[in-house]
Amino acid sequence: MHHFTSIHDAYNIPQLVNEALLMKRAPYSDCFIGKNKTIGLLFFNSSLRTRLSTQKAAQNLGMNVMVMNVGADSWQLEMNEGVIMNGDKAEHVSEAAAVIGQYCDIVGLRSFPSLVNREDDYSELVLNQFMKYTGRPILSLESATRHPLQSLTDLITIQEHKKTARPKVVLTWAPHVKALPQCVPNSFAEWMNHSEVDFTIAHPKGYELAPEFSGNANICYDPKEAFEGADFIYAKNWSSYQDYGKILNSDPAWMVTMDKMKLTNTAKFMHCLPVRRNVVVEDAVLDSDHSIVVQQAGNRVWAAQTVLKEMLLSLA
Ligand SMILES: CCC[C@H](NC(C)=O)C(=O)O
Ligand SMILES: NC(=O)OP(=O)(O)O
Repeated sequence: MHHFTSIHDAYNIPQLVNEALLMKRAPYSDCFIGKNKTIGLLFFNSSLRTRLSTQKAAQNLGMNVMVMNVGADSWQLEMNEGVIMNGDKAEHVSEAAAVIGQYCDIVGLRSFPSLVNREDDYSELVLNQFMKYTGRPILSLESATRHPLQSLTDLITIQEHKKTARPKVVLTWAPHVKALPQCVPNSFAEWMNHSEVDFTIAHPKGYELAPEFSGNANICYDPKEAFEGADFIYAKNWSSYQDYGKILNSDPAWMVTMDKMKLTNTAKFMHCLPVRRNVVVEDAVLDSDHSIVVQQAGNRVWAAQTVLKEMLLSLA
């Protein structure tokens, strides 16, 4: 495995999930594989789970770890080619990324979408510029359209908690006070569509994901109907793809409540975090036995450690 930026870099998903569960039981069994190797974790945006779990995973493998908040700790970077740099950007990505590639064996990158220019975002401009100029394997820490480490984590967690061979999994849109990326739902849908689950995406009209991500998932436009008989409820807000980056709906009927959870098959509640309590989901659900969001976040370490081990093994 060279890069890890999407499901397409995962050669065998069930094997990856099983390796992660084995890694969870023996976290230090590969503690020398990363010796004298350095990973640089670059954050254009905030992070708690990705920042801490990826550092822990790399350290469990014996790697050296460097972390930088790009633009805050470093210079503002120009991503576009052929630009006269007489504005507020002090450095071009071509030099910055090439220099980072001199210091690191693997580069982790978090760069959220602009939610303004859909073409730039969905062409993964920033991710591709770093791939081009670092000359190193890139580990996505959430890009403009996907969050693959989160989705591998989510699949590991479903595998751990499922009670049937083919559980009913529901990705349900929920309201939010800000316009959020489509990355997590895009990626979750992509991984669910490649897994042994009965998958439904529930959202208001106008929030359809790009077809290449929603695939052949069942689509439901009702805020309650999809909860019937569900085994896993995965809540997430996202802004409109069609009316790009816009908030079209803030109806509290889409918030996850205990009344809705009672319609399920004693479903487990999942969310990638951070979550806005009593906006996305009511306290009663998060504070109940339905919720596995903390265990889910704990699995971020094993997902990252499994992927990093594969990337280290692929280094020339
Ligand atoms: C892991 C989630 C990161 C981000 N969340 C926020 C609040 O920006 C998102 O919705 O993509
Ligand atoms: N789920 C997730 O990626 O969390 P952070 O944004 O805190 O890293």
